[in-house]
Formats: sequence, C-alpha cells, structure tokens
Amino acid sequence: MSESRGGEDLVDPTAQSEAEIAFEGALRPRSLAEFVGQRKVRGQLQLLLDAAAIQDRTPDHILLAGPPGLGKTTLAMIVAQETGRPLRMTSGPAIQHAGDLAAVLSALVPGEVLFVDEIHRMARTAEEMLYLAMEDFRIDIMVGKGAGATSIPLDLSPFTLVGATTRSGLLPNPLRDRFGFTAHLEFYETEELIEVLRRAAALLGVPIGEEALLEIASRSRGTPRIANRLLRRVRDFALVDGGGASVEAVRAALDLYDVDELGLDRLDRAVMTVLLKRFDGGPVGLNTLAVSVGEEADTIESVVEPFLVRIGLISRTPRGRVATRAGWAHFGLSRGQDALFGDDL
Ligand SMILES: Nc1ncnc2c1ncn2[C@@H]1O[C@H](COP(=O)(O)OP(=O)(O)OP(=O)(O)O)[C@@H](O)[C@H]1O
Repeated sequence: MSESRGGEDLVDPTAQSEAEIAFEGALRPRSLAEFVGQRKVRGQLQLLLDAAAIQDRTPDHILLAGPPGLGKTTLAMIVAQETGRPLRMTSGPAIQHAGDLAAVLSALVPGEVLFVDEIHRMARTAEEMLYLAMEDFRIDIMVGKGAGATSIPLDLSPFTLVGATTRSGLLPNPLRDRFGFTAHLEFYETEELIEVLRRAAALLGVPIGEEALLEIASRSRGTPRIANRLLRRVRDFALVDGGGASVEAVRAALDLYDVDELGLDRLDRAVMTVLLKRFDGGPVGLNTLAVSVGEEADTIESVVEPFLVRIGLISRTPRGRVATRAGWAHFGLSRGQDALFGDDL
C-alpha cells in the first residue's frame, strides 16, 4: 500500500480503494496451507513457527521483502493466526517520531505480532529505538531536554516484529540484521496465479473455465492482488454482458480497461515508449525516465521496473535502463526508428 500511481489503473498494485480493501479481506488466505505459491518462503516460515512453538517462545522477527501485492500483509496475518497471537498493524509513514513507536511498543501484550508495513519509511530516530526493542525487548525513553535530559528504561512484552518492505535496500544494516529471517517474495508463476484465481472465483461464486483463468493469470503481472482485481472486472463484465466469464469476456473486459496481453498498462507503455522512441532504447537513468512520463521515480523503481525487467522487456545496466530485443519486438519497433515516429508520446 505504498505510493499510489493514482488514477483508475487496474494493474497498479499500490492503488487501493476502500471497496477493494474489503474485497481483498474476503479473499485473503487464513493459513499457510491456503497460501498459494511462494513454496520456499512458506516452508521457511513454517519451520520458524514450529521451532518457536516447540520452545514455547515468541517466533523470531520476520522481514518480508518484495513488490506490492504479493502477499506480505496476508503472511503477517497468517503468522498471527497460525501462532494464535493477537496482531497489531501499523506502517512506517505512521511512525514519524520515536514517541510514535514508543506508544505502539509499550502497548503490546505478551507474544503479540506487530506488523509494520513499509518499514523503510519509518523515522530514523524510531529505527534506533527499534534496534533495542527487537534485541532486548526494552526501550529507553528520553525525558527532558539538554543537560537535564535523562533516559528511563522501559521493559516491553516479548513480541514478534513482522516488517514489510518493497525496498529492502533502503533499510539500514543494523535493522536488517535484527530480523531472524528475511523472506524474499517473488512474482508468481502463471500456474500459481491460476490457483489464486480459482480459489477466489470459488469464494465469489463466479463460474469460470480454465482457458479464461489462464487468460486473466497471464495478464496479472505475477501479482495476486492484480489477478483478483482483474477477476472482479471480468465478473462485472460477465454480469452486464450476460454471457458468463468466458475467455472472450476476459479479453473484452481487459481490453476495455487497457490491460494488454502481457499485463502492461498505460504507465508501463508510456515508460517503454519513452525508452524506445525518445531515447532509442537507452541507456537512460531512472530519474530521466520518471520525469519523462510525469511519475515519481520511486513508483517507476518499485512497481513498473521490476515487472518490465522480469518479463524481459528492459534490463538494468550500470549506465541506465536499456530496452531488450524483446522490448523492441513487443512494440513492433527497432532501433533508430524514432525519426519515423517523431515524439508523439
Ligand atoms: N499467496 C496468495 N494466495 C492467495 N491469495 C493471495 C496470495 N497472496 C496475496 N493474495 C491476495 O492478494 C491480496 C493482496 O495481498 P497483500 O495485501 O497481502 O499484499 P502485500 O504484499 O501486503 O501488498 P502491499 O505491500 O501493497 O500491502 C490479498 O488480499 C489476497 O487476496
């Protein structure tokens, strides 16, 4: 739920309306067994939780790293659910001062799971407080100012911190090192997304065939949040059209929303078009690309780029972003053609 790229983008994993939050809540897997894909992470988490249960202690702190919409919040909820512990949720941007964090930490009950979304956006002063809290379940609260300032130690209840980040590179090493386990969530394979969709369609009571599921899955950018969102649009389309959720309905619905067969939307296409036409395939720096499409560099770096790299349309080089041969081919262009196309971006 980080920086939204705004508008009505269907394939923006960061943009979420109230209605969608409620919709997602209904589809969220409640146990590790129900959680589709991420096999390695599931196995690692299961082991960590089982070991803690045998020793009757709070599980180690967990860092969940990966692009938005891959299931970090869901996994945090599952950790609480599977261990029968209460869950408290907050986010980095909500912790602007050490005092904000002290208030949260001091209110934790023994064994509670504390989920901090976008943990890389927390205030620096709070990060330092968190080091001690994670290590010793203790914080020092500063009282007074200047020469008369004193620090009062405060013992905390043992807790498990589950941090989520789309930018693990931005976390300072001392914070990263205090997590007992870091899970790197990967984009989902098409087969896994089909599984996510099959489960969601059953929960929503939408009859849908395998071919239609495949068509939605392949346009979902490896992201369950997007898969569920596209399914919702297809369900609406089928309802209004009256023809059922056929593969034709999927194609018509997603064409209507400008999501192409690779799952690229307007912003992805704008980035690719700028890279190919204006910069003749690159290399181009991230900031230049972002300014050229009128978007935040952070959105390009954490949302657009990882997907374009993953599907092989661009690559990152030390000198900047470069279009690959597949990138040129997908847009039916070749190097040196910009004069033909002009600057019609
Ligand atoms: N492995 C999965 N199996 C089934 N559904 C999933 C899975 N992962 C995510 N989902 C679905 O996708 C939705 C989005 O997941 P979630 O909110 O956990 O993502 P996130 O990584 O926390 O995103 P953000 O960083 O934007 O908060 C969930 O509501 C759930 O319905």
